[in-house]
Amino acid sequence: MEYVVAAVILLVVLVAGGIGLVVPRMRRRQLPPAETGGGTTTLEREPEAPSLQVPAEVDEGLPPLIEEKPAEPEAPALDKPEPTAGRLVRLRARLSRSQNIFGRGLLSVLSRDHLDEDAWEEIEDSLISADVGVEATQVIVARLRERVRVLGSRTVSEVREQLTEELVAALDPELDRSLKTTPHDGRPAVMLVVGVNGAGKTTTCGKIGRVLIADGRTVLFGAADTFRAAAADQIQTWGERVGAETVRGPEGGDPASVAFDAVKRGIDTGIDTVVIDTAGRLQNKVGLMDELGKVKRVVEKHGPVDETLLVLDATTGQNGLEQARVFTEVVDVTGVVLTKLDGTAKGGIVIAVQRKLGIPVKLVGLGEGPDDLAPFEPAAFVEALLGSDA
Ligand SMILES: Nc1nc2c(ncn2[C@@H]2O[C@H](COP(=O)(O)OP(=O)(O)OP(=O)(O)O)[C@@H](O)[C@H]2O)c(=O)[nH]1
Repeated sequence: MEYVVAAVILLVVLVAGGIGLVVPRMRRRQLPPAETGGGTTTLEREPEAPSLQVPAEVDEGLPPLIEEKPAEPEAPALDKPEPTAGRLVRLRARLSRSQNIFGRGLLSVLSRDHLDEDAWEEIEDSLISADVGVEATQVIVARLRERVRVLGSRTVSEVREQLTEELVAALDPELDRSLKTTPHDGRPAVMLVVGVNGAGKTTTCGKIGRVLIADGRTVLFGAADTFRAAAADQIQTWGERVGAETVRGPEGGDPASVAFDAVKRGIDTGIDTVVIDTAGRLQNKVGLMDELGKVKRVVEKHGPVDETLLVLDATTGQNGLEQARVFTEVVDVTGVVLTKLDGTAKGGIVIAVQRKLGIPVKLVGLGEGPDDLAPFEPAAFVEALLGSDA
């Protein structure tokens, strides 16, 4: 009996002890997790892994936990310059608008029944006022008079046709007007662009770059106009639009060194043509003209310059010719770009320029737009000069 009592007591004790051990554990499990901060320094604490699983209902409106990689900025679309072939014909309206008075004046004289001395004088005056130049006008009119006399030309269209032929002949259509832009073995072709202030050099460099790129060449600009920071920005903007790099130097820096670096870069990167813009300068500033000579000499350490283009503003008329002459002495100009022909009724200046300088007009500027530059074609030009109804 005693054994039974002892066994019951033992059992009760064991059961009570078991309950005492189990209940606190269960309670502890229901408690919120203990603060982990106490006792652990911030440095020692394991960083909490960010919860990537956000319940659907809270997800809305919250920024994503993992930020999406920003898309690579898209390269700006490059301009597609107009093809160069036939540009003069397309831009003809620009030219004939400003030449109308000239064409109409000639038409009214040519339509007279009889071309007397007064009529010939009027024809001469028309040509001179269109800036053809006195000397060239006299030659053209003398030849035309002779043809009219010998051939007995009667109708306006006959005389007009003969005048057209004489004007074209005065423009020396056989001259080589191609731009020398073909690269040499391992070296780009180099083009130097010179002229007085505001003639349109920087704009012309940009337009030429576009022409070359349209024709499938690679181009690099040298911003050797270090006087005017805006000029370097200007040419760089032209380049960015068509995908041409620009090499520039510090403002007021040595233009010869910028030009040298530009050609060097062109060689290193295998460019076809390097176009170098220079600062505008007046032909009577000896120091500046010497500087231009130096630019050319320094560039030629890499090899000869292929093309030296003189940019002339057609609206300056005969006055521009003296400026032009000095440039030809300093840098051996190989071609003329006559700009702003859209803004003058004196397109005859092309004839005067070629006669006076003995250098072919290779390009004409017919507006401020990026593609308003055309290869010069004597016949198309004379047609535009005389107007369709002359
Ligand atoms: N209408 C017309 N404007 C032109 C033509 N070519 C250039 N221009 C304008 O002439 C102005 C002068 O052009 P720029 O290219 O800055 O002249 P620049 O010779 O480089 O000037 P500098 O560096 O100061 O000597 C600009 O407003 C051009 O848009 C053209 O063929 N027709």
